[in-house]
Amino acid sequence: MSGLELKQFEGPGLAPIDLSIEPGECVTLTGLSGSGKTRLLRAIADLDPHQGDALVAGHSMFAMPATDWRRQVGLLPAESHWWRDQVSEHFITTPIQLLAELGLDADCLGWQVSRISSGERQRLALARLLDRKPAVLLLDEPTANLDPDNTAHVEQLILRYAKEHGAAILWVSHDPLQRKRISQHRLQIVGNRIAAEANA
Ligand SMILES: Nc1ncnc2c1ncn2[C@@H]1O[C@H](COP(=O)(O)OP(=O)(O)OP(=O)(O)O)[C@@H](O)[C@H]1O
Repeated sequence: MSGLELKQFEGPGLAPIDLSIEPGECVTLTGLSGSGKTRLLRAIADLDPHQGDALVAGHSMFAMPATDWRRQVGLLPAESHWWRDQVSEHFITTPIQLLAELGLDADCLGWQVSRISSGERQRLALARLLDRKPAVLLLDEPTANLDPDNTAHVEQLILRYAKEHGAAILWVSHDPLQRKRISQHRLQIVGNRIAAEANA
Protein backbone atom coordinates (compact mmCIF):
# COMPACT_ATOMS: atom_id res chain seq x y z
CA MET A 1 0.00 0.00 0.00
CA SER A 2 1.30 3.42 -0.89
CA GLY A 3 -0.38 6.81 -0.98
CA LEU A 4 0.85 10.15 -2.21
CA GLU A 5 1.84 13.07 0.00
CA LEU A 6 2.73 16.57 -1.11
CA LYS A 7 4.50 18.80 1.41
CA GLN A 8 4.65 22.49 0.59
CA PHE A 9 4.82 21.31 -3.01
CA GLU A 10 4.87 24.02 -5.68
CA GLY A 11 4.03 23.34 -9.31
CA PRO A 12 5.01 26.00 -11.88
CA GLY A 13 3.16 29.24 -11.11
CA LEU A 14 1.18 27.71 -8.24
CA ALA A 15 1.21 28.43 -4.51
CA PRO A 16 2.59 25.65 -2.30
CA ILE A 17 0.17 22.90 -1.24
CA ASP A 18 0.02 20.18 1.37
CA LEU A 19 -1.98 17.20 0.17
CA SER A 20 -2.34 13.60 1.24
CA ILE A 21 -4.03 11.02 -0.98
CA GLU A 22 -4.58 7.73 0.84
CA PRO A 23 -3.95 4.32 -0.74
CA GLY A 24 -6.96 3.49 -2.90
CA GLU A 25 -8.26 7.06 -2.81
CA CYS A 26 -9.13 9.23 -5.82
CA VAL A 27 -8.86 13.02 -5.62
CA THR A 28 -10.08 15.11 -8.55
CA LEU A 29 -8.65 18.39 -9.78
CA THR A 30 -10.35 20.96 -11.95
CA GLY A 31 -9.74 24.57 -12.95
CA LEU A 32 -9.93 26.83 -15.96
CA SER A 33 -8.05 25.98 -19.10
CA GLY A 34 -4.48 27.16 -18.66
CA SER A 35 -4.72 27.29 -14.84
CA GLY A 36 -1.83 24.84 -14.43
CA LYS A 37 -3.39 21.37 -13.94
CA THR A 38 -1.22 19.59 -16.50
CA ARG A 39 1.91 21.30 -15.30
CA LEU A 40 1.14 20.32 -11.70
CA LEU A 41 0.81 16.65 -12.71
CA ARG A 42 4.04 16.88 -14.69
CA ALA A 43 5.79 18.51 -11.72
CA ILE A 44 4.68 15.69 -9.39
CA ALA A 45 5.97 13.21 -11.99
CA ASP A 46 9.27 15.15 -11.84
CA LEU A 47 8.98 16.22 -15.48
CA ASP A 48 8.43 19.97 -14.84
CA PRO A 49 10.14 22.27 -12.31
CA HIS A 50 8.88 22.08 -8.73
CA GLN A 51 9.72 22.96 -5.16
CA GLY A 52 8.85 21.28 -1.89
CA ASP A 53 8.64 17.55 -1.33
CA ALA A 54 6.52 14.68 -2.67
CA LEU A 55 6.43 11.21 -1.12
CA VAL A 56 5.12 7.81 -2.18
CA ALA A 57 4.51 5.34 0.62
CA GLY A 58 6.45 7.68 2.89
CA HIS A 59 9.52 7.76 0.61
CA SER A 60 10.59 11.17 -0.62
CA MET A 61 11.29 11.80 -4.29
CA PHE A 62 14.66 13.15 -3.16
CA ALA A 63 15.59 9.79 -1.60
CA MET A 64 15.39 7.81 -4.81
CA PRO A 65 16.73 8.02 -8.37
CA ALA A 66 14.43 9.91 -10.77
CA THR A 67 13.88 6.71 -12.78
CA ASP A 68 12.51 4.93 -9.67
CA TRP A 69 10.22 7.86 -8.91
CA ARG A 70 8.84 7.89 -12.46
CA ARG A 71 8.27 4.13 -12.34
CA GLN A 72 6.14 4.47 -9.19
CA VAL A 73 4.36 7.65 -10.21
CA GLY A 74 2.49 6.90 -13.43
CA LEU A 75 1.48 9.92 -15.51
CA LEU A 76 -1.22 9.54 -18.15
CA PRO A 77 -0.85 12.65 -20.34
CA ALA A 78 -3.81 14.07 -22.25
CA GLU A 79 -1.97 13.18 -25.45
CA SER A 80 -0.01 9.97 -25.24
CA HIS A 81 3.35 9.49 -26.88
CA TRP A 82 4.10 6.28 -28.80
CA TRP A 83 7.70 5.63 -29.69
CA ARG A 84 7.59 2.33 -31.60
CA ASP A 85 5.66 1.20 -34.68
CA GLN A 86 3.52 -1.56 -33.19
CA VAL A 87 1.20 -1.31 -30.17
CA SER A 88 2.52 -4.51 -28.51
CA GLU A 89 6.06 -3.12 -28.37
CA HIS A 90 4.93 -0.67 -25.67
CA PHE A 91 3.72 -3.33 -23.22
CA ILE A 92 5.69 -5.34 -20.66
CA THR A 93 3.12 -8.14 -20.42
CA THR A 94 0.36 -9.32 -22.77
CA PRO A 95 -2.55 -7.66 -20.99
CA ILE A 96 -5.47 -9.52 -22.58
CA GLN A 97 -7.77 -9.14 -19.55
CA LEU A 98 -6.98 -5.44 -19.18
CA LEU A 99 -7.70 -4.82 -22.85
CA ALA A 100 -10.97 -6.75 -22.68
CA GLU A 101 -12.09 -4.64 -19.72
CA LEU A 102 -11.41 -1.56 -21.84
CA GLY A 103 -13.50 -2.96 -24.69
CA LEU A 104 -10.43 -3.67 -26.83
CA ASP A 105 -9.76 -6.92 -28.67
CA ALA A 106 -6.37 -8.57 -28.15
CA ASP A 107 -5.79 -8.12 -31.92
CA CYS A 108 -5.07 -4.45 -31.26
CA LEU A 109 -1.65 -5.44 -29.89
CA GLY A 110 -0.64 -6.21 -33.47
CA TRP A 111 -1.83 -2.87 -34.85
CA GLN A 112 0.44 -0.16 -36.17
CA VAL A 113 0.37 2.85 -33.83
CA SER A 114 -0.35 5.12 -36.81
CA ARG A 115 -3.82 3.55 -37.36
CA ILE A 116 -5.33 3.81 -33.87
CA SER A 117 -8.17 6.28 -33.28
CA SER A 118 -7.98 8.92 -30.57
CA GLY A 119 -10.34 6.97 -28.28
CA GLU A 120 -8.42 3.72 -28.83
CA ARG A 121 -5.19 5.59 -28.24
CA GLN A 122 -6.50 6.92 -24.94
CA ARG A 123 -7.59 3.47 -23.73
CA LEU A 124 -4.37 1.81 -24.91
CA ALA A 125 -2.31 4.48 -23.15
CA LEU A 126 -4.19 3.68 -19.94
CA ALA A 127 -3.64 -0.07 -20.42
CA ARG A 128 0.06 0.61 -21.03
CA LEU A 129 0.27 2.64 -17.82
CA LEU A 130 -1.58 0.09 -15.63
CA ASP A 131 0.54 -2.69 -17.15
CA ARG A 132 3.51 -1.10 -15.32
CA LYS A 133 1.67 -1.23 -11.95
CA PRO A 134 2.38 2.29 -10.69
CA ALA A 135 1.64 3.13 -7.05
CA VAL A 136 0.32 6.57 -7.98
CA LEU A 137 -1.81 7.51 -10.98
CA LEU A 138 -1.70 11.07 -12.29
CA LEU A 139 -4.47 11.17 -14.87
CA ASP A 140 -4.92 14.09 -17.25
CA GLU A 141 -8.49 13.91 -18.59
CA PRO A 142 -8.31 10.14 -19.24
CA THR A 143 -11.84 9.98 -20.71
CA ALA A 144 -11.78 13.17 -22.80
CA ASN A 145 -12.09 11.33 -26.15
CA LEU A 146 -14.47 8.58 -25.05
CA ASP A 147 -18.19 7.90 -25.50
CA PRO A 148 -20.33 7.42 -22.34
CA ASP A 149 -20.07 3.59 -22.35
CA ASN A 150 -16.30 3.60 -22.63
CA THR A 151 -16.08 6.40 -20.09
CA ALA A 152 -17.96 4.20 -17.61
CA HIS A 153 -15.64 1.23 -18.31
CA VAL A 154 -12.55 3.35 -17.86
CA GLU A 155 -13.81 4.90 -14.61
CA GLN A 156 -14.62 1.46 -13.16
CA LEU A 157 -11.30 -0.01 -14.24
CA ILE A 158 -9.25 2.82 -12.76
CA LEU A 159 -11.12 2.85 -9.46
CA ARG A 160 -10.84 -0.94 -9.16
CA TYR A 161 -7.11 -0.77 -9.92
CA ALA A 162 -6.73 1.79 -7.12
CA LYS A 163 -8.56 -0.45 -4.63
CA GLU A 164 -6.74 -3.65 -5.64
CA HIS A 165 -3.27 -2.11 -5.71
CA GLY A 166 -3.69 0.52 -3.02
CA ALA A 167 -2.83 3.16 -5.58
CA ALA A 168 -3.43 6.87 -4.98
CA ILE A 169 -5.06 8.82 -7.81
CA LEU A 170 -4.99 12.48 -8.77
CA TRP A 171 -7.48 12.81 -11.65
CA VAL A 172 -7.92 15.97 -13.75
CA SER A 173 -11.45 16.27 -15.09
CA HIS A 174 -13.50 19.08 -16.61
CA ASP A 175 -16.75 17.12 -16.11
CA PRO A 176 -18.54 18.02 -12.83
CA LEU A 177 -20.74 14.90 -12.93
CA GLN A 178 -17.72 12.68 -13.42
CA ARG A 179 -15.89 14.35 -10.54
CA LYS A 180 -18.83 13.62 -8.24
CA ARG A 181 -19.07 10.01 -9.48
CA ILE A 182 -15.45 9.13 -8.90
CA SER A 183 -14.42 11.10 -5.83
CA GLN A 184 -15.44 12.43 -2.44
CA HIS A 185 -12.45 14.74 -2.34
CA ARG A 186 -12.46 17.39 -5.05
CA LEU A 187 -9.96 20.20 -5.61
CA GLN A 188 -9.85 23.17 -7.95
CA ILE A 189 -7.28 25.71 -9.01
CA VAL A 190 -8.42 29.29 -8.50
CA GLY A 191 -5.87 31.91 -9.43
CA ASN A 192 -2.63 30.35 -8.28
CA ARG A 193 -4.14 28.47 -5.31
CA ILE A 194 -5.42 24.92 -4.98
CA ALA A 195 -8.46 24.63 -2.72
CA ALA A 196 -11.50 22.43 -2.09
CA GLU A 197 -13.85 22.68 -5.05
CA ALA A 198 -16.70 25.14 -4.49
CA ASN A 199 -20.14 23.42 -4.31
CA ALA A 200 -18.42 20.05 -4.25
N1 LIG B 1 6.91 24.60 -20.79
C1 LIG B 1 6.20 25.68 -20.44
N2 LIG B 1 6.80 26.84 -20.11
C2 LIG B 1 6.08 27.91 -19.75
N3 LIG B 1 4.74 27.94 -19.69
C3 LIG B 1 4.10 26.82 -20.02
C4 LIG B 1 4.77 25.62 -20.40
N4 LIG B 1 3.84 24.66 -20.65
C5 LIG B 1 2.66 25.25 -20.43
N5 LIG B 1 2.80 26.54 -20.07
C6 LIG B 1 1.73 27.49 -19.71
O1 LIG B 1 1.36 27.23 -18.36
C7 LIG B 1 -0.04 27.44 -18.19
C8 LIG B 1 -0.67 26.20 -17.60
O2 LIG B 1 -0.67 25.17 -18.58
P1 LIG B 1 -1.35 23.76 -18.30
O3 LIG B 1 -1.10 22.93 -19.52
O4 LIG B 1 -0.88 23.23 -17.01
O5 LIG B 1 -2.88 24.16 -18.20
P2 LIG B 1 -4.16 23.26 -17.88
O6 LIG B 1 -4.77 23.78 -16.62
O7 LIG B 1 -3.78 21.81 -17.90
O8 LIG B 1 -5.10 23.62 -19.12
P3 LIG B 1 -6.17 22.75 -19.99
O9 LIG B 1 -7.38 22.58 -19.10
O10 LIG B 1 -6.41 23.63 -21.16
O11 LIG B 1 -5.49 21.45 -20.36
C9 LIG B 1 -0.60 27.81 -19.57
O12 LIG B 1 -0.73 29.22 -19.62
C10 LIG B 1 0.48 27.33 -20.53
O13 LIG B 1 0.52 28.14 -21.69
